[in-house]
Amino acid sequence: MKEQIQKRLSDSKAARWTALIIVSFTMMCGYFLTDVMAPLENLLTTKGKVVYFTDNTSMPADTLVAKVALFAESNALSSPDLTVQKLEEGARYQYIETVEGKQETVEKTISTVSSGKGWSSTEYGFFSGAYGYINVFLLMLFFGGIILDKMGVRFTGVMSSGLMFAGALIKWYALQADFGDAMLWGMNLQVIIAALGFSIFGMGAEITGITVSKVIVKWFAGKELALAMGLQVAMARIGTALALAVSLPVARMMGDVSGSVLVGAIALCVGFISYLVYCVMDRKEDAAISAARAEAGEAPEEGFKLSDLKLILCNKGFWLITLLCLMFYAGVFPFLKFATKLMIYKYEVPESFAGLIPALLPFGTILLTPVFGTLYDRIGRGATLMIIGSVMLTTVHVLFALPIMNYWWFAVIVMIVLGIAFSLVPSALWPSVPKIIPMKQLGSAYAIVFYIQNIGLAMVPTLIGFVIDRFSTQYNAAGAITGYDYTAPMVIFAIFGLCAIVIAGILKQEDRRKHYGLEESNIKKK
Ligand SMILES: N[C@@H](Cc1c[nH]cn1)C(=O)NCC(=O)O
Repeated sequence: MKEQIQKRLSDSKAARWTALIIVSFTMMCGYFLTDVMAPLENLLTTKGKVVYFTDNTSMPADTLVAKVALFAESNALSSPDLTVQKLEEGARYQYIETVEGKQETVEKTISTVSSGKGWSSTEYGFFSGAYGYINVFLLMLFFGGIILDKMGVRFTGVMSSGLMFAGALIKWYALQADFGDAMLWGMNLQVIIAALGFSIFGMGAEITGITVSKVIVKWFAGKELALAMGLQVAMARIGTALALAVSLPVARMMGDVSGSVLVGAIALCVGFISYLVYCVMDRKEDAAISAARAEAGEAPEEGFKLSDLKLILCNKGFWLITLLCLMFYAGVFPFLKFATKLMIYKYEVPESFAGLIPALLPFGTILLTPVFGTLYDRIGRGATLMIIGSVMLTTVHVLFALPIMNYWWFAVIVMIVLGIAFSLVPSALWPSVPKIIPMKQLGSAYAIVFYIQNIGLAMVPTLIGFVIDRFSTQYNAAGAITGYDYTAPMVIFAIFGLCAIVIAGILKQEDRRKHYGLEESNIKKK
């Protein structure tokens, strides 16, 4: 065989790993913004200002004012430090609190004060699901896949990372502006505009996601494909983990939830620039591919045709992977949007720390996803890994649903198990798609998988927000919210897990019949 003189850039280890890091960074910034609002659910759904104390407890300012007034009245206090309602850093307040059945006078010092937005849980759910609305209802993800296969990764990536940035700016504008009591479609105008921004961002994020998957297959096919995909997912998870861990501290520091979104928008601007840098590498890689083809006398690769869609849509293995993706991710990403408040009300974790427990989930996956990716590269067993991950997901949601073990350390253990499941399934699922669908249809194939997945990402938060408002919220006689019972929403999440187990089982059977190679290793022996 004639030796190829013109080497591809992707043949250089350094070059292909550099390309991976650059595109993964853009994606990481996208993941940061995707989940930046999750730890702020309690703040968003509280009316008026929220006061955070130096002992890491917090309460709505109105409640504090009422408690302090009552205390001052019953003790005939006049000390301004303790009674004047100046809500600012360093102010000290005394009031009566019931501690273990006994009434005690407590003294608290304010650490920070942030503005709540007074959204209902339904509004918060609607807003969280907005990520998928344009993708699903305007079929934009579907068209995004076709644009990707027709126009290539450079055009599509620049367009989509630009859309992420634009969407983030709209979301930030909506959150920092005051719309008063203006309403639209029965919801606060602020919620609608923030949701519009989040939808545009979501369209950009998903198209960037399929573009980055195609970039990785382009540079790593026949090499360390699952490891590369695992590392990309790991970097993305750093974005999610950072969002869950730092969002509330940033919002507290800046006095408003919009501060965290602004930080995300700035990161996305840097992510956009980094994708432009990747485009330079991609151009060189394409030039080397064309030169190598010309040298070997091969015709240029045939472009994508619309008729190729039929081949994808008629493939049973493809549909099983797609449905598994829908069910598994419906049990994870939407859950993350509500997990912080679950920690506050079911496990009684102070709000200041509550975001840290869900943040354990992506943190664990940062290490584990590449580990399981390497495992899949070397020993295979992709379908089995997906079954195990789905069983773990279901077990976790059942444990969260049960009214037992309401201790913070138990929530931590369960969250770590969820982290393992959240590493197992993605590290096997995404590299399995190229085993079923050829490269030239891959952009469209990933787009269809993401499209169906987005139906879950759009509808499930909306459904859960409604269920929380309707079935989980507990009120006192005066109509004020006293707590939440998370049984119903967690049972819904567990049902998604059950469906994932069944689908993963059928996929394994289908693989045995059709020999997709899901149980085989990815690295080709030379
Ligand atoms: N299509 C994305 C969805 C998503 C959610 N948040 C950010 N992106 C996806 O599934 N990516 C793969 C993954 O495992 O994160």
